[in-house]
Amino acid sequence: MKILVDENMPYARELFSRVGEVTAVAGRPIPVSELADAQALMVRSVTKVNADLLDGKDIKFVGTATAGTDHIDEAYLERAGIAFSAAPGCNAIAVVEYVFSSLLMLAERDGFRLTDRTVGIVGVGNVGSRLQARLQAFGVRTLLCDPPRADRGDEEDFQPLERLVREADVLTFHTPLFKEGPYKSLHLADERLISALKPGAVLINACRGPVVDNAALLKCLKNGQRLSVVLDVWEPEPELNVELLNLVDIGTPHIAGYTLEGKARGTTQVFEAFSDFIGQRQQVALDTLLPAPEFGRITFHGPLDQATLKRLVHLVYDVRRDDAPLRKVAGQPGEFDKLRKNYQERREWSSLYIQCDDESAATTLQKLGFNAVYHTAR
Ligand SMILES: NC(=O)C1=CN([C@@H]2O[C@H](COP(=O)(O)OP(=O)(O)OC[C@H]3O[C@@H](n4cnc5c(N)ncnc54)[C@H](O)[C@@H]3O)[C@@H](O)[C@H]2O)C=CC1
Ligand SMILES: O=C(O)C(=O)[C@H](O)COP(=O)(O)O
Repeated sequence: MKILVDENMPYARELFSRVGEVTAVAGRPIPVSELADAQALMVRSVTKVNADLLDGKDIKFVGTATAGTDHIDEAYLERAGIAFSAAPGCNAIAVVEYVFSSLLMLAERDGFRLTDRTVGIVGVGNVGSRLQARLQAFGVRTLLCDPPRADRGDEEDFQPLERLVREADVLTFHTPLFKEGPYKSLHLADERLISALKPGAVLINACRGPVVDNAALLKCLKNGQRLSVVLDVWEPEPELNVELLNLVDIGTPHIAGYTLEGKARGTTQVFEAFSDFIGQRQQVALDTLLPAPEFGRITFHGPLDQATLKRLVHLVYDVRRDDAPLRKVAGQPGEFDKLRKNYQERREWSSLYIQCDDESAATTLQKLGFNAVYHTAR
């Protein structure tokens, strides 16, 4: 069986070759000639999977190593009898750590305490709920908005978006991209919403570019609105608006989810689903795949505060390492995708073992996702 895999899926060759013959291909655009004799296709978010791509082909299974599925025409796959699996939640921790890295950087630069701020989270799924838990662990107030979950009767204190816009100092978007329907999220942040944000607010988009109307955002920023902006995703990609990039505080090439753990989870989740589909069920333990982190063990003395948390977080991942390279190459054809393809290894906070001599610091760091222990040198 021939299995086509996107060349940007770490561990894909290793895993899928256990059950078939693997060919790794570029995802944007996918070489259509390779599809002719393939039975399975594993993609990333850059490949549009629809009737144009698959009609008349022999593909029986499509997997995407991503949380978002807006690049997949799922209705078509169902009509065509093609099995499908995504990787929900695979990179949620990575996105949360991206948001924390950004907030801690802005807080230090602008001299505010996160615990004096309210963070509004729009979309409280795999990313949003983990973000809320970690913010809460650090004592930051959150407001949550998730109409689909509210309508399902989920027990959380969900608020209307208008209340978040009125009260939040930080508004961060973590919804899927829905172009239509009752929960349409296309341009959810439109000119009206953006211009109603509190003066000096922080706007973060790490879900899909078109959830924030980029033209409206540019207009508001050019009009001098006092707003800090963090954009990992753009409208459109990969041809982002360089004028907008020049006005945002942090701009990155759609890499919020790009920890090694997040990408590896994406691959293993679709591999497990595929092996199930072909009746050869296999499970993969992530830690058998991942290498040891570059640095893995430190000691931490005394209590935890925002400044020390920022230093710890940025020891593992500082978002500025992804902002500067994008500014250098933005506007040059192909460079956005090159930054994503040649992404420097990034690990999750859990890869750092921290020995603390303060019990409360250890407890908070554990809740934040670090591998922290309390240890007294008696
Ligand atoms: N920048 C990056 O690298 C990454 C981006 N993403 C994007 O972030 C999105 C969210 O990721 P997850 O939390 O893993 O997805 P998820 O599906 O677990 O959660 C999405 C949540 O948004 C809610 N929602 C849907 N429509 C909404 C609306 N109109 N208003 C408010 N809430 C709404 C849903 O009810 C759900 O609880 C993904 O769909 C994907 O597009 C995900 C991972 C990495
Ligand atoms: O999982 C998602 O959804 C994402 O946005 C991914 O992080 C996108 O990464 P690629 O699939 O484009 O490599």
